[in-house]
Amino acid sequence: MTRDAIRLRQVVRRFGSGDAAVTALHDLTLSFTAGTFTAVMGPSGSGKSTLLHCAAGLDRPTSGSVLLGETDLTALDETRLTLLRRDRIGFVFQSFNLLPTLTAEQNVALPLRLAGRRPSRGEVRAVLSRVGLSDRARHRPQELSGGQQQRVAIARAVISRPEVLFGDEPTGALDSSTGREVLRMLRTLVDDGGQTIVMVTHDPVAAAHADRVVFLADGRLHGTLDTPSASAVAARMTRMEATAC
Ligand SMILES: Nc1ncnc2c1ncn2[C@@H]1O[C@H](COP(=O)(O)OP(=O)(O)OP(=O)(O)O)[C@@H](O)[C@H]1O
Repeated sequence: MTRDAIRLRQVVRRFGSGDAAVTALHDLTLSFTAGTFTAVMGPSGSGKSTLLHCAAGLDRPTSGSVLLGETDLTALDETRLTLLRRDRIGFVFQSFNLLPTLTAEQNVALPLRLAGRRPSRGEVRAVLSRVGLSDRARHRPQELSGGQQQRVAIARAVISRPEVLFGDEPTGALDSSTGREVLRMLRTLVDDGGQTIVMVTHDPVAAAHADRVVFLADGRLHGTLDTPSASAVAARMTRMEATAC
């Protein structure tokens, strides 16, 4: 039986007011099944980052609701939303955002320490091992390649066992072969660990690692593609961009 990890219901996100108002998301209703990998694609300005930020509790919709499991994020005050993000959501960005003075294992342990827990070395090493970095635990970010830094950032995002891991172009700063390594690792987190992943990407090859692609255009859902191939995603994007011109 499938279960939804995240549900967006009639989400509207408007920025600004009057003549300068922009509606980034129009009445968007969409859900993400637990234990699956979804890529979000669409032309520039179509609302991908806004969708991700609203779904992850980093931004609030103007109207509509966002449910993480049974919790309505839009009903939470700032304190509860901060705690929910800390305990139930993981986020990785294009820039790895690691603390340069901390080693890989200290960076990975940080979210648990901030939550008042003292993680055991074994716990931290186990997560580093899941991302293939057991032998880099004592290295600082500057001593690691871009792909290794992103894997540390992913280990840091999943150490608290979040219900959903969000990625905003997590391979956007990596060369294609390093990016593919990171994508294969994300795939393994889904296949072996049951992780739910939602990732924004511009890259059809990256999207082909997902179970499903969700296409956005002008802040509206513009179809989905299951078990996508890179060529099918690229063809769909070309059609969407041609329509937008
Ligand atoms: N803080 C903001 N203030 C005003 N307008 C905003 C703000 N954030 C986003 N927008 C607008 O909302 C729309 C959607 O932006 P968003 O960043 O979600 O698109 P995107 O699909 O992620 O774009 P890209 O692929 O270029 O990163 C755009 O028209 C953008 O200019």
